[in-house]
Amino acid sequence: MATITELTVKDVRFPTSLEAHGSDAMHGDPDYSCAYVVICTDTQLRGHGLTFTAGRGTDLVCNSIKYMGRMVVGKKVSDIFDNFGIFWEKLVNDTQFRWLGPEKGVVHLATAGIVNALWDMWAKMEGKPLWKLLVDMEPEKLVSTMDFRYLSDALTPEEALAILKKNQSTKAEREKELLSKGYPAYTTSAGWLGYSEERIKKLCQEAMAEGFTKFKVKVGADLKDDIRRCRVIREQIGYDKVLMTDANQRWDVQQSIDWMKQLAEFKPLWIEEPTSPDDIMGHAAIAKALKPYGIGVATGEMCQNRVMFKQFIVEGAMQFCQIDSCRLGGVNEILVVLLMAYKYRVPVCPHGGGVGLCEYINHLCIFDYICVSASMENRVTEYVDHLHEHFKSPCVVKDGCYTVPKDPGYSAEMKEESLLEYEYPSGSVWKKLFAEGKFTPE
Ligand SMILES: C[C@H](O)[C@@H](O)CC(=O)C(=O)O
Ligand SMILES: [Mg+2]
Repeated sequence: MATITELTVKDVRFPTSLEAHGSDAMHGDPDYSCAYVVICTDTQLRGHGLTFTAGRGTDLVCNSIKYMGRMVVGKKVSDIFDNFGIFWEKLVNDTQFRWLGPEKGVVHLATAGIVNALWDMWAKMEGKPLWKLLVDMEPEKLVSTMDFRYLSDALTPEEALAILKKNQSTKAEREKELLSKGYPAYTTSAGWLGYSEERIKKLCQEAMAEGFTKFKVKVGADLKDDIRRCRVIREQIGYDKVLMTDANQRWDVQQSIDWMKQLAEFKPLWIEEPTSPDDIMGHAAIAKALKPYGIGVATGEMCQNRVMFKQFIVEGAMQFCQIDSCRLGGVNEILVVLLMAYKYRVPVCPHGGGVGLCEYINHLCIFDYICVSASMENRVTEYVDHLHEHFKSPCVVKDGCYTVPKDPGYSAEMKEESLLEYEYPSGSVWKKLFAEGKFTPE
């Protein structure tokens, strides 16, 4: 059986800020980036994974990954996958390194990069796409990959097992359904904050022609401008389509409520991240105040770990649970959040705004539908139309739905030429941008 011989990490950045792709009220100039992890073994088997960042600071995550890599190198692959839950707990609990978190911030982003690469390796080892590896796994084995520490007041392993078992006998039907229809997606690509009116109109038209019926718009910087941009989008898409709004943590609690009352005429389904991602009480208050307007609260892309999700979910502070495949510590932690969300009847609508996130969440929403929720009610997965060309097995959206990935693995393996071009700061694209004076090396 294979032994892990090496873990490498690269700082890979894309200059998306040049065109305001990904811009919002708090992140005006994101350069979609990632710490890209490759785990090698003494056989042909490899695992590829990433964790998303917005540009500056990716080097800090890379360093954290290098440090944590020591806990992986030298291990037998079977020892990890036979006891993945125990291994995960050890990875996040190094007696000294955990002081830098625990289970939050840079170190948890690093955990995600490593853990995502390990799941990719496991799926490749079994010759299956990640979603299928999960779907075919015995419920007991799946539960054994999860860490229930700090959760037993909300979800026990026995309850998790019961949810998974309940869906076993019907999962083949849902798998068949997804293979033919795909999983519903919404697009954020028309609504970035830095886009001109003309661009928004054009992108809305293009997205509708591609079959999208659900759209998200960034808000939060300037109320008058938000009213103008919401109006522009509604004029394009009409009121028979769904609109979501996203403030990326810009407001205080009362400000969120007042602002959203002004945008209520545009009938948004949700306001996403109205305030600090750590403010559970604040989100609950906003949710309560906006309920009469038919506006729910969505959050999760910066929800640090399963313990924070527990509180948001149980306290009614999120009506839409936006798991993030790289903010949580990889698939192990995501699985337990999917189960908690199901138990408390909070629909999961994964976050996709970033490089590689759409590739990842496609697998996760498929698993959620087949094995956990068994329902698509109020569920929709984010899609952003950027940077998919850099992946060997990119996600594909058709008629407004994610199609089901077929290639073995977790879909985040990048093309060699992309790495040569975009590794920061040595890649050929970056050298050119520095020479042209468009960016200054850090
Ligand atoms: C900086 C990112 O683009 C962020 O705006 C993404 C996001 O909030 C979303 O996709 O939702
Ligand atoms: Mg968001």
